[in-house]
Amino acid sequence: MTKIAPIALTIGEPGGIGPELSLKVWLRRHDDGLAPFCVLAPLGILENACREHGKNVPLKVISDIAETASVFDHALPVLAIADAESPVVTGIASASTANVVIESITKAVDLARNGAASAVVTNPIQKSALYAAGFKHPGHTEFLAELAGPGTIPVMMLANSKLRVVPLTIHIALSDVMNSLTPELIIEQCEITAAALQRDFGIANPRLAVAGLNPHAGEDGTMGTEEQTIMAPAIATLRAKGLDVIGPMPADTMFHEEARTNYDVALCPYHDQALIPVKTLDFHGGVNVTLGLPFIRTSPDHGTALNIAGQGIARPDSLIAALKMAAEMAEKRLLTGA
Ligand SMILES: NC(=O)c1ccc[n+]([C@@H]2O[C@H](COP(=O)([O-])OP(=O)(O)OC[C@H]3O[C@@H](n4cnc5c(N)ncnc54)[C@H](O)[C@@H]3O)[C@@H](O)[C@H]2O)c1
Ligand SMILES: N[C@H](C(=O)O)[C@H](O)COP(=O)(O)O
Repeated sequence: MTKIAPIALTIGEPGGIGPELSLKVWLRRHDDGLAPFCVLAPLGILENACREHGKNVPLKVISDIAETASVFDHALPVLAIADAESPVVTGIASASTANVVIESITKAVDLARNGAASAVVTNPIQKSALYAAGFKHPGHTEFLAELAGPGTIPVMMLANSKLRVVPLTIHIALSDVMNSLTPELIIEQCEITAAALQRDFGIANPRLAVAGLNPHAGEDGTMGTEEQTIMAPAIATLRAKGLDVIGPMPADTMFHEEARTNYDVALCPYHDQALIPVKTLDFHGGVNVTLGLPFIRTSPDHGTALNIAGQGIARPDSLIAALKMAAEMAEKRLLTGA
C-alpha cells in the first residue's frame, strides 16, 4: 500500500452517533485494513463515549497530525480542539455544541489543504442545530466549498457497490427545484462528475444518465415541459462536447438492476429522487463523496441517528466504507500524480 498522509476525521454532531462510531472504526482498524486517521474533537467527548459504551479504547492526544501513523496501531489519535460551550448530552443535538462541529470541520479542511491530511472524512452533522447557532450553509457540501475558496463548485455524489447518484439540486424545498434546475447547472454538474469519475474512480469514459423531473420524463411535454426546455438542450450540449450522457430518462424505471448496467452514475433533479434508490439498495454500505473540491472528502451516507445514540447499536459500516474510499482516492492520486 502507498503511504498516504493521515486522514482527518471530524467528530460531527457530538450528541449523535459520531463519537461512538469514531471508537468503533478504530477498533476495526486491523480487520478492515484502515489507513491511519485521527479524530478532531475535544478529548472529553471521546472519553465520555468510551465510558458510555464500555469501550476500552486508548485515546492519545497528539499535537501534530504527523504523529498519527506512529500512534494509530496502539491508540486512537486525537487532535484536540476546544470544548463545547455547554456539556454534550448524548441523543440531543444542541446549538451550544456547534462551535465544536464547525471547528472540527474547519481544522480538518486546513490540514487537507496544506497536505498534512490526505483527506477529510466527516461524521454526520445535525443541520437544524447548526442553523439554530447561525450556520449559514445548507450542509457540509456547501460549507466545504466555501472553505475551499471562491469558484469552487461542489457536487454531491452518493455511492455504494450497486449505484452512484448525484442530486443536481441538494438541500432546497421541492417547490424551489424547478427554478434552480437550469441547463447551466446540469452541464456544470455533469462535467464535474465525469471528470471525477475519470480521476478518482478509474472510469475512462464515464456513462452518465440524467433522470427526468416529471412523470414519464414529461410524456412528450404533456406532463411537464422541463425535460424539453431545460434538460434535453443541456444533454445535447454535453454530448456535443463528447460526454456519454443519456436522458432525460423516466426516473421510475432507471434504477432496477438491469437498467443500472447502462450507466455509471445517475444524475437526478432533486435530493430524494437520487438518495432514495441509493440508500434503499444499500444503506450501510453507502458513502457520500463531495466532487469538485481541491481536497478529498467523504462521509457516511447516514445522519446523526439521535434516536439510537448512546445505545451502542450504531453500525460503523458506512463510516468504514467512507474511510476506505477516501484512502483509495488518496492512494490513486499519489500514484498517478493526479
Ligand atoms: N453527512 C451528514 O452530515 C448527514 C447525512 C445525512 C443526514 N444528516 C443529518 O442527520 C440528521 C438526522 O437525519 P435522518 O434522521 O433523516 O437520518 P439518519 O440517517 O440519522 O437516521 C435514519 C434512520 O437510520 C438509522 N441509522 C442511521 N445511521 C445508522 C447507523 N450507523 N447504524 C444503525 N442505524 C442507523 C437511524 O437510527 C434512523 O432510524 C438530520 O439533521 C440530517 O440533516 C447528516
Ligand atoms: N443529503 C445528504 C444525505 O442525506 O446523505 C446529507 O444530508 C449530507 O449532506 P452534507 O454532506 O452536505 O452535510
